[in-house]
Amino acid sequence: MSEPLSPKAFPVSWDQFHRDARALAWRLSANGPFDAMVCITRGGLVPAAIVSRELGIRLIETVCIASYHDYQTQGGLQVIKTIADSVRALGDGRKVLVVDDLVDTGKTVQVVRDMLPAAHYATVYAKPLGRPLVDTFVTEVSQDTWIYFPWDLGYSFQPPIAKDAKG
Ligand SMILES: O=P(O)(O)OC[C@H]1O[C@H](OP(=O)(O)OP(=O)(O)O)[C@H](O)[C@@H]1O
Ligand code: HPA
Ligand SMILES: [Mg+2]
Repeated sequence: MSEPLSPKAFPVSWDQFHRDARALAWRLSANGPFDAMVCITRGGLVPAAIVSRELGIRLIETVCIASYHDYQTQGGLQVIKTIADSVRALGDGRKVLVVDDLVDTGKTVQVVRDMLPAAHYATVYAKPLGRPLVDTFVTEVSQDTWIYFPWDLGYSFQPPIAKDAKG
């Protein structure tokens, strides 16, 4: 992996992600019930599995969006698959829960908000720029932090924080 561009790293383990996604479900339990969930792939797939299990949501749709084509660099936002008519038929999105792993600049969530303006938007993590675009989240990190998700990580040697310390 190349040198990180963001000065701060926020690595998340599977255990921590499961706990944080459950915490999101607890918060959302006060806002439901929801008739359907829309998951923003790919990052939203994992929290969608956990939240839908906790809240008993069985109708799950995807909206497939890619915007970070290069590591830590946002490119043109591509909507690869839009929301199915069966979910759009539920109206403007009232009683629909939209889930993603995180909101950063907010551009991804904004595209989905334009499709379903009245839905409830939830992410596990949020950065300050994108935070106003989501209704519920669990943990906020600073804008210059990069979140490393467990599905993107492997075990490797970590150099000590102090530059002159020996590993
Ligand atoms: O708030 P934004 O600045 O728009 O960024 C947030 C989006 O970026 C990531 O998706 P990415 O485009 O990397 O695709 P992926 O979910 O397939 O990893 C992440 O999963 C969010 O969907
Ligand atoms: O901090 C981040 N981590 C992982 N994916 C992302 N996509 C936008 N921001 C991030
Ligand atoms: Mg994504």
